[in-house]
Amino acid sequence: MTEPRSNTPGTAILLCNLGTPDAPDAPALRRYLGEFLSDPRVVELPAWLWQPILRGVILNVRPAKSAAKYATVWTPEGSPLLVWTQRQAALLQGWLGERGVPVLVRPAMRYGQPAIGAQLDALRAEGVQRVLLLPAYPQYCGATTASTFDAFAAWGRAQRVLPDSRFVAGYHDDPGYIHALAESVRRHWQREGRSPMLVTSFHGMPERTRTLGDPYHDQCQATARLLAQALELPPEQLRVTFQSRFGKAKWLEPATEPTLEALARDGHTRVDVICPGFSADCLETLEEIAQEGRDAFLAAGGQQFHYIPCLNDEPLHIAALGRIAQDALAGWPL
Ligand SMILES: C=CC1=C(C)c2cc3[nH]c(cc4nc(cc5[nH]c(cc1n2)c(C)c5CCC(=O)O)C(CCC(=O)O)=C4C)c(C)c3C=C
Ligand SMILES: [Fe+2]
Ligand SMILES: [Fe+2]
Repeated sequence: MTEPRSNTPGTAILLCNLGTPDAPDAPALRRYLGEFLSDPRVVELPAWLWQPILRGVILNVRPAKSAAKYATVWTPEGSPLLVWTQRQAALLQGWLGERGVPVLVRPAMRYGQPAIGAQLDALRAEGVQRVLLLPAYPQYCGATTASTFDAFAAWGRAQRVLPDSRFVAGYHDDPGYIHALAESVRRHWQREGRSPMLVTSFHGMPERTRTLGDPYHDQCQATARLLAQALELPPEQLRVTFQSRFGKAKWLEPATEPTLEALARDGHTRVDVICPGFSADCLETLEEIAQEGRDAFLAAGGQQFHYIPCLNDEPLHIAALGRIAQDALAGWPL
């Protein structure tokens, strides 16, 4: 790679998340879902079988429906997932800079903009020689974590000279991450009183991927267990559930919404819900949990539904990511 420009750090962190449409409308959703759902890490079906279903059915029906959902969470600055990721990147760069670690931190999205490849091109043009890829997925999953690596490798295929590179494959049991989650629950309880039921809702995955060896399910369970320990929660006050089912295959269970309804029917008047697998609030948390989940719980007879926001720009979250990055950068000239 080219020599770093004077005053420009030679090391960069790419803080990656899933990606989001450019606008809450059907054409933008069609582009985004077309890219996302064509990733063989996400839908593990042969292209000859899946592409006709995707192009012929899903991309005709889903974009308008999803766009209407996105419209309910869109902010004046844009999609929450992108806005939070941009903010996290800026704060992480500041946190590391204050500790004498001069690195550039840039946000990047696996699907849509700012694309991983485009951000790597920009960093290379700035003279960056070393890149740490930090996917903001605490639990390793082939569909998310490995797919982020695929995007890096695809960019790399077009480069003659690759940067020194490292990759964080997850941090589901990182003490700083667990502490940040536990503190966010404690702060919520200080404001609202302690809840007799905490539901930890993680994004779902096809059950088959677990059988095939993906550690995602077990890492979600481990995160929830560590969080419960940190909060001194007895097992009967915690549920681990999986949300956002997609397609006809069997997904990880128990599913979030039916669990919320069952809790209400069983006489639980209050639930608090947290989504520890999402590092930033997004459609899946703000619409599916905080709106649809709430409606389902109240319609089934529940009385109080509390959504505990993602860690977003919480200082303890930035500190946890900062320490994870520092560990991963160890030994590189800074
Ligand atoms: C946090 C981890 C995630 C895993 C694991 C994951 C797997 C996964 N997702 C789909 C299908 C969809 N997911 C959608 C949105 C979405 N998913 C994640 C995270 C994980 N997905 C996030 C952060 C988001 C929100 C993005 C945003 O813009 O806010 C969507 C799009 C929305 C919709 O149309 O419903 C789909 C579709 C599959 C199939 C899958 C694993 C196989
Ligand atoms: Fe998803
Ligand atoms: Fe969803």
